[in-house]
Amino acid sequence: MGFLDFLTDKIAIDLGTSNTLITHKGKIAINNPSIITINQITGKIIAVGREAGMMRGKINKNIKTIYPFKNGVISNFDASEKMLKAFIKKLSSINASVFSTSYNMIISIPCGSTEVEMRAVKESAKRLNAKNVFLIHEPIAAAIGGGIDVLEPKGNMVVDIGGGTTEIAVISLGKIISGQSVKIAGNTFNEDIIQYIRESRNLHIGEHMAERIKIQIGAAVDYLEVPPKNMAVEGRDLLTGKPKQISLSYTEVEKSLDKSIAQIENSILETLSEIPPEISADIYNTGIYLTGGGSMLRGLDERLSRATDLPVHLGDKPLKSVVKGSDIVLKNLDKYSVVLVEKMRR
Ligand SMILES: Nc1ncnc2c1ncn2[C@@H]1O[C@H](COP(=O)(O)OP(=O)(O)OP(=O)(O)O)[C@@H](O)[C@H]1O
Repeated sequence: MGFLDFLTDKIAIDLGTSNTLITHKGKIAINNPSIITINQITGKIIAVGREAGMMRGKINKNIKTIYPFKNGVISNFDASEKMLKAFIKKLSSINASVFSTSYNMIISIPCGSTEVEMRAVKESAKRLNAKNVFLIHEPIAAAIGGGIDVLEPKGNMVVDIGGGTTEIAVISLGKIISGQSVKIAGNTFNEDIIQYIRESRNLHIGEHMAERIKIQIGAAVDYLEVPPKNMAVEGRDLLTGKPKQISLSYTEVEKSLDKSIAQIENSILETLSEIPPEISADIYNTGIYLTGGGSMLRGLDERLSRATDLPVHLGDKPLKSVVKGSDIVLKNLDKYSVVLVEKMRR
């Protein structure tokens, strides 16, 4: 980096399956759901982010709601680019300097990203006029954002439960030495809830309702000291076709999520079984750092701690740790160059 680097604008982007966060000048300037609605006939963008999210499940057949990312990676290239462009435009309307100067960009990606997927992310960024584009693996960014010193010669384990993927990584000396990207995360939990309610309560509920249930009364354990009250859940009665309301308890939600959480547990145990003994010794002492929006499920830390016999530390702002860490790396590139996946110059 040149000595005039401090003059260059810096943008960190967390392109998540559920949420897109963008920092500018060290602050989170964009924090929106990763959704875009498009008119299918004209191809015109109708809404992006929060506004598009509010239209979920309530639109007509000419308007399509698109989630550009699936399991952490771009599944609809065109929509993802349109969405990102709209967010950057929003950012430049807040701060005009973004487009008037060249800027450096860092984007976090899941560990399991293939070359093709990484290229797709870079191509999109390239068209947004960035001078340098850097990529970073999400769990490393999350660890840095959570205040963990990833550069020291000591093993640290991070479990980042997002919307589309759960990233499990053991990090030492700035690199992931072992890990997995599992396609079971917050969205799977919503699907589990929908399926359970359909099968055991004969009620068809929408995605939005499932998300509300998870946040309001979701649990990973069947006993909570401070249990949430039963929730009134509305949907369509599968037998009569009429709108109907039921009362749902947190223990039912726990039951519906059990299988998916067990799969996350197994992946963590598998990763732990593959690491060198010296690193195991470190993790015995440091425990697991749990982050990502999915980590906010009640009792999940307790359940994972029980399964692994390790202390589990819940991150402070789990939805923001990845973008916060990416921002720190972009501001201190000399110090953190080892953690970057790849560097691209235009
Ligand atoms: N209080 C809560 N309890 C349980 N889950 C929650 C809570 N708040 C948010 N979530 C879930 O967190 C997920 C989003 O987390 P996050 O923003 O970290 O993921 P993402 O970065 O968009 O996804 P990915 O990393 O998979 O690309 C969603 O599935 C959302 O439902």
